[in-house]
Amino acid sequence: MMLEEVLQRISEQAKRKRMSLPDHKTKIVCTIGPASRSRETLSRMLLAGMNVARLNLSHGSFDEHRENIRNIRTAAEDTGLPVTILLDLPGPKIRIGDLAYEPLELHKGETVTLTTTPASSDPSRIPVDFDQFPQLVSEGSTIFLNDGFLQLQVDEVAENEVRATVVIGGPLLSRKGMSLVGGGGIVALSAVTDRDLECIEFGLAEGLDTFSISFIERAEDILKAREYAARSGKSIKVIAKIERQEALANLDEILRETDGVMIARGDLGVQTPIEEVPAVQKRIIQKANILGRPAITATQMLMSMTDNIRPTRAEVTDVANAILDGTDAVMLSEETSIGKYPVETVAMMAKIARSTEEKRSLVGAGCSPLDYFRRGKGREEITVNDVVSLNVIEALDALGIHYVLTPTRSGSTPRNISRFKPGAWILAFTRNPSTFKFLAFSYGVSPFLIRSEKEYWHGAILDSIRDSGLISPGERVVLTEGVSPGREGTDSLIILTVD
Ligand SMILES: Nc1ncnc2c1ncn2[C@@H]1O[C@H](COP(=O)(O)OP(=O)(O)O)[C@@H](O)[C@H]1O
Ligand SMILES: C=C(OP(=O)(O)O)C(=O)O
Ligand SMILES: [K+]
Ligand SMILES: [Mg+2]
Repeated sequence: MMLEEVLQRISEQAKRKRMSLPDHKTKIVCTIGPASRSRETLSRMLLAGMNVARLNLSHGSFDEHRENIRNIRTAAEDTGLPVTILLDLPGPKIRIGDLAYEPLELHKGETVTLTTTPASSDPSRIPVDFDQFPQLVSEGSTIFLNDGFLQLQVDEVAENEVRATVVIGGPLLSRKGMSLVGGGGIVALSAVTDRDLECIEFGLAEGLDTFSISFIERAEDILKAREYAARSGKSIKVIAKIERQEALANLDEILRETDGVMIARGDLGVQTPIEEVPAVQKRIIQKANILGRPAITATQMLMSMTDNIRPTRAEVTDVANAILDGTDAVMLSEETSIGKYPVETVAMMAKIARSTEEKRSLVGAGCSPLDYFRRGKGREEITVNDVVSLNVIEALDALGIHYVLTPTRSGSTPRNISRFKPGAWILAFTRNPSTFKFLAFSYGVSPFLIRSEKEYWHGAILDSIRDSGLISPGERVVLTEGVSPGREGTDSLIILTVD
């Protein structure tokens, strides 16, 4: 069905007040900005599946956001669909100020001046909204802008300005965030700043009660926000944005205190090693699920749709994987706030969600090969080799063993162990060059080409391992058996200690 037909159908159903449930269960949070703040676009986004409208108070004035709130509420009335408004607090992050012209194109190698004095019309001077910024950097410091998409290196620091060379260029927009190497760029204030308290007051006055706290450090930050609201006799709902190292260290206490959690992958990916983001996402979602706190996975989910009508396969897969991880909600940022296709992006998100949810039981948790065998499925077809590989996994787990030694002709024994993705290395010994080459594709398998039939004997394998120095004496290993001359297939395992 075409987008317009879908929107039409939902709109008619909602207007006739017929009870109809959305066709996706994953909640969709959309950041509202210049590209989406009109009543018309907001209505279309609601029809396409938006559940929560997020206003990022780091951008725009209270007047602008007041109007956004009015438009969002009107759109909900117009479509007959529910909406929740989430106010995202700025937090203690240093940002650049308003640029005279935007986007400001920064080119590799050119010099720019970051200034804490009010902006001039000189486009090479970038205003910074924090007076003490020059004290935070020194010659040679690296500055990341816009979640690390742009990179500068500091050449010179003066009282009110910092001169820097562009290392990675690109377009820069007003009020983009700044991060300093080593996790800086967050002012050493409480995560809930005076400005944040003003924002809470603004929200409460607008009849809103749901706030996301940026750069939260510890549970106390949430209490500070709650206590502030309590002074006006109000109770608020808090989403803790996990986007810095300290929050990861204090994750358990934060999760206990918060109403919901956001994996704020944009800042998290500059404040902590970017390669750790996927595992951190899974860990936060799992902990939040255990406590029954809703989790929002945020940032760059369908990023390329900011400019293109179709997402990349990697992005579609990212959304699906977050859902399979157990996220409650997925979030859109640039895609809907400044993107060219806000409605299409929401519709795409909804489509991915529906499809992934339908297939969860086939591809989600509990669907690994190990689960398959342990549930006893396909028992009629189970082979001796399957049983041996399962026993290898049991032995590795139970005894904390780090290496499996597998003599193999076809490669099936190491592959059958590898399918369970054990933590141990699988060292495979084969005479067959083709088997040796093809084992390059298997997870955790390190193949060795041996020269003669007698090297298949486990005594010979142990000798070569001992000589290689790969495994230290005293280390316990699992060795599979059966390839030895005169025997076919792997039918046993032995556990021994390298001497
Ligand atoms: N109310 C707004 N007015 C103007 N631009 C906005 C607004 N909200 C968001 N944006 C733009 O969308 C981008 C992505 O939104 P978001 O991820 O919430 O911001 P950020 O990473 O800057 O905190 C922002 O950096 C900004 O360029
Ligand atoms: C959601 C995030 O926060 P913000 O967009 O406000 O920087 C993030 O950093 O991923
Ligand atoms: K924010
Ligand atoms: Mg952030």
